[in-house]
Order: sequence, then C-alpha cells, then structure tokens
Amino acid sequence: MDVLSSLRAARLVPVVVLDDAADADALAGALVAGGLPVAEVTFRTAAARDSIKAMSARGDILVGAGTVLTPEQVDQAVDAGASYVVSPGLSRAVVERCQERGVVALPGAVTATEIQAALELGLTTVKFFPAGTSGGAPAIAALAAPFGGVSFVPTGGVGPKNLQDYLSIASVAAVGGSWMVPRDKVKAGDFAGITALTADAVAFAQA
Ligand SMILES: O=C(O)C(=O)C[C@H](O)[C@H](O)COP(=O)(O)O
Repeated sequence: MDVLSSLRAARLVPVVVLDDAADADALAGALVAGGLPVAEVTFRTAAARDSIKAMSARGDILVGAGTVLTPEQVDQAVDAGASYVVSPGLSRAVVERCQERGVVALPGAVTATEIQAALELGLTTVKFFPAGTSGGAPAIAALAAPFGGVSFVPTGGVGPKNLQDYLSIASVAAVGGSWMVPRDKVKAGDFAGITALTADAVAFAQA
C-alpha cells in the first residue's frame, strides 16, 4: 500500500514529540500494540532524527516527520527513514525537496488560496492545520465542494470529542493529533498508558 493509502486506512495520525530518542522504539511498540502502526515525529526537538531512525528500523510502523520547515530538514527526515513529511504551512521549497527525494509531502493548507497553491505543486492531500481554529469540520466541508479531488488531514485541536465530526466528511483522509501520545506519559515511561489511549482512539475512529 502506498503512504497515502496507509494513512487513509489508519484514519489517525499520532503526532509525537520526543525529548529522548531512547524512548522511540518503546513508543513505536506502544502505538503498534494499540492498533495504530503510524507516527508523525515532529522536528520540534533535537531527538527527532534519531527517533525517526529507531522507529523506521523496526519495519512495523509507518514513520513520518512533522513540523518540517526547511528543505534541509526534509533531507534529515528522509535520510533517517521518514516516508512522509508534514509541515504546518505550505512551503514550495519544502514540497519540491520532498518530490526530489521521493517522499509524500503533507503541507498545511486551510484557505482556498493555499489549497490551489498545493494543487499547483501537484499535491492532492493537505494537512488542515490548525483545524480547530480554522473553521473546523464545517470549513473542510465547504472547501471540499470546489476542491472535489482534494483530501484533508485535519490536525490541531482534534480529539475524541470531535473526531467523528471530521472523519464523517468523505474528503477527510485521516485526522492527526497529539492526544494519544501525551508528552508526560512518554517521559514517565508509561507506554502501557499510551497503548490504552491509542486503542481507545482506534475504537473511536472506527465507531
Ligand atoms: O504542523 C506540525 O508539523 C505540527 O507539529 C502541528 C501538530 O500536528 C499539532 O500541533 C498537533 O495538534 P494537537 O493535537 O492539538 O496537539
């Protein structure tokens, strides 16, 4: 299955912030055990590269990089094994480097203008970020009318309470969010707790 089909099948993309790459393998194991073999490891911390490397080496989880802001970070992410690259906004330079490196680019786009810019770069799937403060599910439903061929991955303010509002829209491929992987649980080594949160999220998404 290609990356976008895998994200669509998963319905959920856990957004991960790791402070210590030594936690990456156990965290990946926790997500897989919870039924969600997907992660977006954000470049918000210095541990991102080594975390992506450790997770992708397992071979049982689809690993992407998040918060990618520059072409140099695209190279770092791809060299570490990321198979998709997520950005909060739309950067032509980042998207073009992803295309050169042969990985899926998932840039943020929340306006008609930004979506058209993504289409001009050859993309048909965008991150809708920050979803909660950009009009939420009604905004996506409105944008889906003129942009029939575009799929959205709403992220930012998405959680168990509003998950279904988004997933019930046909053009929503998956939703992203950090609620399955609380940073304090990772720091405390509570991977069983993360598996439980993940399993709950998977059940919500399939309800
Ligand atoms: O754009 C990026 O690359 C990001 O890292 C943004 C994150 O995906 C969101 O900030 C997660 O939002 P919450 O689930 O509300 O915590």
